[in-house]
Amino acid sequence: MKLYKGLVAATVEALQDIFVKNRQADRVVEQLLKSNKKWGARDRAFIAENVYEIVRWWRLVKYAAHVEKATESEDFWHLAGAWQLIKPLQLGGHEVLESLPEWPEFEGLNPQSVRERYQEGLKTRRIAQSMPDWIDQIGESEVGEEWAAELAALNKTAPVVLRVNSLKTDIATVREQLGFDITETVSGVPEALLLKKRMNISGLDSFKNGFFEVQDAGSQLIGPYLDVHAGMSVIDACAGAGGKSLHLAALLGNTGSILSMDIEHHKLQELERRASRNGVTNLTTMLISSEKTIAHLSGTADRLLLDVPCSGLGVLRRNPDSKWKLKPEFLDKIRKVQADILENYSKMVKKGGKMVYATCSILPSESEEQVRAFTKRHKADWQFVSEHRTSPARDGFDGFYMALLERK
Ligand SMILES: C[S@@+](CC[C@H](N)C(=O)[O-])C[C@H]1O[C@@H](n2cnc3c(N)ncnc32)[C@H](O)[C@@H]1O
Repeated sequence: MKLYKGLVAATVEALQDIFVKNRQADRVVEQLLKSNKKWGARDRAFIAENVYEIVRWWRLVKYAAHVEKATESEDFWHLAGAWQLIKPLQLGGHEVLESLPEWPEFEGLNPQSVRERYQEGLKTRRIAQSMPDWIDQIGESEVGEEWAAELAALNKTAPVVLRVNSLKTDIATVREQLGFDITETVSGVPEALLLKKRMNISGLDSFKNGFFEVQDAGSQLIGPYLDVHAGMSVIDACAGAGGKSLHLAALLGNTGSILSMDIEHHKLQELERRASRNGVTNLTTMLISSEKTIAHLSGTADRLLLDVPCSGLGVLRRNPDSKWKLKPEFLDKIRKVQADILENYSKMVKKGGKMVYATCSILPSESEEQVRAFTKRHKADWQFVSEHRTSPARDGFDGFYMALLERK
């Protein structure tokens, strides 16, 4: 395998943006690829894959390269070089590199020592699975026996899953358009199609026409969990850019109403663009600007979705950089926000109505325990109905939690 200096330099630049300038990995890669139109498909794949995999295996790569703290450009070159040496061992399916090109940037990086330290690193779980100590500790204490398997699964590359938009088309038509050989249905998730080959989805006419959205199979179980029926008034109170609002609109067949709310205006703007592409006609958006916004809607919803902000520890496959950016203080803060949202927003549900509380975290303290504490406080007016967890290790989906509650 020949290494091209320009591509390794671009990988180094992206890593510096992510770890020094603290920028989000997906944005960095997207921008880098956009601003270098001359790169071909192979170059793009090299950069995207290498950046994501180095971010995913950051602690292990640092250990192998003997880089304690990456701050200087030289550190990042050494990390990019070390990754090329250990990649075939770590991922398989890549040609083994006996030595690195004789570039001045790789000076002082000894392939033999990198491979030895890599093998050494594999003996300690936190290094081998490339996880900060504090997350590994919390995972072990909260998730217990299953943590080791979940941890390993959270380090796999996530599959691309589509949700076929039933407002516009059906699974068979989309499979015909994309190819039966590269799409696969997903057991238990009726509108999901798994892509067996990576492709530029946003460039496809079928995407531009709103025939499908990208949405993990686990996430696609949350809309149906809310038990919506035609004509209902539904509130999605933490709607973000609307992955689940759009699904709910399709489940309602564009009947009734969906009110999609969030505290971030730009997300709601993106949601509106997506709703229009999806042919959604029963949805309005509302910015939450103060507690009054919620208070005004008291007792108005047949169904309420609370897809609350969380640590994102269930979706590390897709956002590997978040394990390095997440801080214990944030986890404490976000648990408080979750409890407040549950407490205050639940008032929007009518008597006899239902609510789903959902997270993309595999930690019970953000999920099951929040729901237990809420139902304990509200025995008189809320009934716990059921809960469900998706597991990266067990079913290959992202790690979501969903609980259904009914207002008495
Ligand atoms: C897990 S994300 C939602 C993802 C979205 N439902 C989807 O399916 O694409 C959580 C959202 O909650 C929003 N949020 C954070 N604090 C909030 C609050 N106090 N009230 C409402 N939304 C909030 C965030 O801006 C974020 O968009």
